[in-house]
Amino acid sequence: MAAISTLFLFFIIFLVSLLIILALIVRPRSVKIPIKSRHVFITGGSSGIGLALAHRAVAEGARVSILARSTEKLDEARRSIQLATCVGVATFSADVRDFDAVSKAVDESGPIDVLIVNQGVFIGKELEKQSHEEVKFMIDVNLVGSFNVIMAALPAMKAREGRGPASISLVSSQAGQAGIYGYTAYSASKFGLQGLAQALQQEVISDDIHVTLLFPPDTDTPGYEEEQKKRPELTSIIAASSGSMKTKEVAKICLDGIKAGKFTVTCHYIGFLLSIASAGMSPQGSFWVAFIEVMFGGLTRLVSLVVQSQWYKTIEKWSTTKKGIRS
Ligand SMILES: NC(=O)C1=CN([C@@H]2O[C@H](COP(=O)(O)OP(=O)(O)OC[C@H]3O[C@@H](n4cnc5c(N)ncnc54)[C@H](OP(=O)(O)O)[C@@H]3O)[C@@H](O)[C@H]2O)C=CC1
Ligand SMILES: CCCCCCCCCCCCCCCC(=O)[C@@H](N)CO
Repeated sequence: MAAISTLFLFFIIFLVSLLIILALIVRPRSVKIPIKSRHVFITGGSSGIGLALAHRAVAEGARVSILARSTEKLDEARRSIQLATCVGVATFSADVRDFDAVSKAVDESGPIDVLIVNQGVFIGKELEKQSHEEVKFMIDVNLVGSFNVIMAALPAMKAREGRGPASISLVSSQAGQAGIYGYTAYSASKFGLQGLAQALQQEVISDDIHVTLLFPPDTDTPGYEEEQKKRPELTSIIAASSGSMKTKEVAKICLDGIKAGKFTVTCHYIGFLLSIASAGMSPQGSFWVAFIEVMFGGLTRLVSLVVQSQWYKTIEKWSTTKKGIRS
């Protein structure tokens, strides 16, 4: 009995020491990013998650600018925000693939406090059915386009003085944490954002700029509605492991995560598990989450192996049925 209590005591001492050590070492330290009365610039802000983020940011008292290609969709977005909040937003029509056009828009909009790089395109297809143009399109808009936006905004963000902590956030996807059937190019473009964000955070931390990566699951946006009509059934089956969410809900979680200065933002418990399983060299500002990563890293790896085995079973079943149909 005495041995068991001693063992238990040692275990408690171990847990408390681990928590204290983590509280001392986690970097970069979390800071609160204010939104009220600050300039929030959202790319892809005319539809879906970006538009919902714009609605929320305006409702919380921010000065909001949105950028996208279609002027019609931008006008429609401006009208809907005006109607809901009685506040206007500035709109900029530019393609993120065109650095000069993005630069012009960013300069016109004025110094940015919170940059949300959200634009994204997705064409789910097996690679052998995908054209080179489609692959290049996704990499160019999702990854190179994100570089263009950040490179256009960074000089003025760094030069801002006495304006408080700033934020650069990037909308990735759960398909940017795990490679998913049908998403070779899309996953590659989103995995790229992880490297960009980790390296960038080290470069801008001295300027009090905080990088956030957002990882939504399937979300019921106009873009997703279109995608669903065409993507391979296996993609939908595998993506269903994580369910789907409402755009407004996702936008709320994302904006709250940005305001809390988190590096990684997930949208529900499966997303959280996925972030623990794929933590790697990701910065971590919360000692509580770091504690979970250390204590449960192995266990979540086991869960991820079980999930993978389900996915491969489904793929096997599909390919045998298909072969059966062909012969
Ligand atoms: N919906 C989902 O299931 C999920 C989405 N995501 C990610 O969230 C982000 C938003 O997606 P979602 O809201 O669904 O997308 P939507 O298709 O609904 O909206 C995309 C937005 O991006 C803009 N956009 C697209 N291409 C460009 C471009 N070349 N230059 C400038 N703006 C552009 C669009 O406007 P326009 O066409 O006029 O340029 C639009 O405003 C994307 O990065 C996506 O990958 C992540 C996980 C799940
Ligand atoms: C510990 C392990 C837990 C494992 C659970 C893993 C579940 C992963 C599911 C991935 C779903 C991908 C959704 C892509 C959404 C998206 O970006 C498209 N709709 C395009 O917009």
